[in-house]
Amino acid sequence: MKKALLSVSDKTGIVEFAKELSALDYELYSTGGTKKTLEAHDVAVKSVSELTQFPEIMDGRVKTLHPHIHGGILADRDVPEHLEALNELGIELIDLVVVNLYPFEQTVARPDVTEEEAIENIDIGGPTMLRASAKNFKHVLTVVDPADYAAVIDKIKHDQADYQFRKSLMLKVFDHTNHYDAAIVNFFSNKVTTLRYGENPQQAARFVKTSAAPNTIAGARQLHGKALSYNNIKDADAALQLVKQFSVPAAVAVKHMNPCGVGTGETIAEAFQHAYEADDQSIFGGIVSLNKEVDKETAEQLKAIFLEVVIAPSYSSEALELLTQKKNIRLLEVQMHGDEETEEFVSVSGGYLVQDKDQKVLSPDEMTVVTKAQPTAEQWQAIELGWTVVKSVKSNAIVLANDKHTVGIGAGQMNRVGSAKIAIERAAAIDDHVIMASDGFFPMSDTVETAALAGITCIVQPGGSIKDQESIDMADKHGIAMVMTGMRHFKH
Ligand SMILES: NC(=O)c1ncn([C@@H]2O[C@H](COP(=O)(O)O)[C@@H](O)[C@H]2O)c1NC=O
Repeated sequence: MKKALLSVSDKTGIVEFAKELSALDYELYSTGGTKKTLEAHDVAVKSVSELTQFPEIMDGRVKTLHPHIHGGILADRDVPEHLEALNELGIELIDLVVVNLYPFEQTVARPDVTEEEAIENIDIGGPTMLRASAKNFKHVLTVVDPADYAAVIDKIKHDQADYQFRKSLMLKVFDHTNHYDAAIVNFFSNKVTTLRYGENPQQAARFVKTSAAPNTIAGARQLHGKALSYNNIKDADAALQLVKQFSVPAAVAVKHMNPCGVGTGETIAEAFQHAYEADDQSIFGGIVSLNKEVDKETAEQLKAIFLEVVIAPSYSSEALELLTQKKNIRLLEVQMHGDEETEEFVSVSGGYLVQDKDQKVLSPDEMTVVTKAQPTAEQWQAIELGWTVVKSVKSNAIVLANDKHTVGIGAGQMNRVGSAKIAIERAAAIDDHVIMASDGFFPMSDTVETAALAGITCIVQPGGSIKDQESIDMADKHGIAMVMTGMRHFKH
């Protein structure tokens, strides 16, 4: 009589499957829980202890780890010495192995999981049987997936459990144990964090970390607040990347992956005040990054508004005391210096794209004035600020800025003049201190004209359009100073 060993954590479909196997004249053996389930449904089944002559010990840590099980699975039926060895030792052949594993992944997906629970859910006996029977797939059928029960019965019934079918079951096993082991590595190395959900609640999500560097979001130290959400992580990274570009004290507020206010100052408190004034409406519920230690004064300002996340290299003890009074704010400590990853990835169907990060920072002496009017000294400072920010805004990007902060930001429009109109509309006031920065060239002169009508007197843009001259003429007509950088900063 053929023997089948059934040891499953997921008991779905096991009773029906076992009944079919019995009907096909298989003698069934099971571990404790599986045996109980089968007996509760009147399936005749024996304990694996009858094969091992050994009880299950240590809360199930050892139940099938025994030569009487593994000899019976691993014997190569084509090698007479193998069969002789079994015969001498009284080991019987096992022809079919049905195993699915302790639910490690489901266990560690629980936010309150303890390390002990995770450890107890590392299955040892199950993968050992799976690997043994899959290795001997020419002689032993291995079923790891309850979804295959019906097909296995069908194949056995019709005598069609041939080499190809057995091999397909074998591949499924090694794929499964491979995935299972990877989940263990990921959990214990903290490389993968399961998130509550993705961009929206209906999307499952996880954070796969490739670095633990303290100058990255993955390596950030969370000092306070709830776990970061998927959107928090993305926005926090956008805010971090931009604030790192400044050497002077700077503050960046981000909403939905775009900066909504960026400010610089003599102190970090002044920088934040400027970022806040840049757009005191959009910052609500935003993510704020600061490139210097948060002091008490800054903390008081931060505390006064609702923010999801604050990112800074450090916090004074008074600042921490103030900010931790807010239950819903998340505080991250991230270093602003150190090596940067030089490449970035984005997935597309069927693959992913890799590119160098857009890290080149241009200084004013690398830019060319192409108009009769020249930028003032103050406008040059505004150009530096605006040009730094525009790199971090989704294309088509238009940034209005003075030497202290952004004034209006137009992001992600499908035509450039549309972004310019939004930036202008968001600006509280436009005076001679305000410059316009554009991440791409002007395909025609309409954006320059829109800028002129809004009172803008200085523009910085890459140049490179075949119609550059029309834009320059339009700038000259309105007395606008135009600077070309020769470098564009699209961000899709
Ligand atoms: N330790 C062992 O010898 C062992 N043998 C089988 N298992 C696992 O025990 C589970 C089934 O247990 P039960 O039939 O008691 O519900 C299966 O997920 C199986 O993979 C074991 N458990 C863990 O390693």
